[in-house]
Amino acid sequence: MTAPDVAPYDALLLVSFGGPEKPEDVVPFLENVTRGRGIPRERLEEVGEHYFLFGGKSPINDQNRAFLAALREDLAAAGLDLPVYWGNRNWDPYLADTLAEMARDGVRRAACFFTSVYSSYSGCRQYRENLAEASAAVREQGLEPPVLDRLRLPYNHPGFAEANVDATLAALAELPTEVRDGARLVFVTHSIPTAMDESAGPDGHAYTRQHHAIAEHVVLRVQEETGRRHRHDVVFCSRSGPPHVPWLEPDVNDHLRALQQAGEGAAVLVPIGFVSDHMEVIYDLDTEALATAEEIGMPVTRAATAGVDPRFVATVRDLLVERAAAETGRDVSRATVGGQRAVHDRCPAHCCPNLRGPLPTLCGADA
Ligand SMILES: CC1=C(CCC(=O)O)c2cc3nc(cc4[nH]c(cc5[nH]c(cc1n2)c(C)c5CCC(=O)O)c(CCC(=O)O)c4C)C(CCC(=O)O)=C3C
Ligand SMILES: [Fe+2]
Repeated sequence: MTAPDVAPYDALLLVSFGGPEKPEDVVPFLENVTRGRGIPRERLEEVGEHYFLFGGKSPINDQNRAFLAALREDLAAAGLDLPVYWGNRNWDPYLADTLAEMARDGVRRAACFFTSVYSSYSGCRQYRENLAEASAAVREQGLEPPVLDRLRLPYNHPGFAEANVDATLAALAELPTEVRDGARLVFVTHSIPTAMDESAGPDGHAYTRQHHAIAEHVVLRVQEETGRRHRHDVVFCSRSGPPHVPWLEPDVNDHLRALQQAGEGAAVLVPIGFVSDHMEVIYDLDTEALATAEEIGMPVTRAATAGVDPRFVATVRDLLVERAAAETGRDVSRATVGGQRAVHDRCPAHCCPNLRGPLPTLCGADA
């Protein structure tokens, strides 16, 4: 077997959000996340409680460790001997520390995989700003940070899609047989301010458009497997911010109540907006939304997130090979599903703008 050619890259960097590891971490973590973002104190206290309910530890770091281990195995099995690093926006290991380590190891150019798969300021440009800030900090230490490229966002890559299709089929199978065939597929993602969606991607509304496209694709794939065309919706969880600022709706709990009142018999929650079972999934869905379902007497199951599904892990390798080919003028094949084009490699200027005012970024035309 010949290993795929990934020149000009000499490393991969997993870029993620970070989360607290123990109760003492919760408040400083929340301060990191919300610095300068105008989140009301009550909302912060409430979110702090979600973390304390789970022992002050977010699941996200362990999930990233598991993903890293799976990714290293996947690369090794493909004959690729490429170091994989990990850095976060909001918690240890911080991006600046990781980039300094990469610089000391002699890494010159790295491909970055964000654990956020849709276009929006929070999910894309904000990470690009974090990379710029971390690179500047490395330079201040007298080190030369690697050149960084962001791998395209994989919401419509078949590896991510198929993991979600199988998870949806499994969650349907957990419903009582009498209600299974008529069950509603309720796709859930993180709410964002409507202004953030309006300005997402090069043409606006990329966040909602991408979610609708992948949800419809999953519905069609489920139909291919079961012969049933389930009705579906895209709804939101984890609304934050001050009450007068509009965020995307409906909220998943309100939506379940509305479905019940409309006479729907059952639903599957598909957390399509999340790549692993982080706090939004285990609190907002498994704790809160499933309690709502119980209260209204509706059978509801929750589909698994992509997590370490081998097809999602292999997606990273595929995107790395794809981007390496694009950067060196070789033939590029971009696997996509759902009828939308692959997200651009390099973000155009003003893509997913920072509505608070521009900050330095990497990985785009305005870098
Ligand atoms: C689009 C999006 C994603 C998906 C893309 C991605 O993955 O990046 C995401 C992920 C995550 N968000 C997370 C946690 C939090 N997000 C917050 C606040 C906010 N999120 C926003 C958006 C998003 N967030 C926004 C517009 C805000 C308002 C403040 C601001 O404009 O920045 C707050 C503050 C409290 C609150 O207000 O809820 C917390 C604690 C965690 C960690 C979970 C864990 O620990 O398992 C993860 C993976
Ligand atoms: Fe968030």
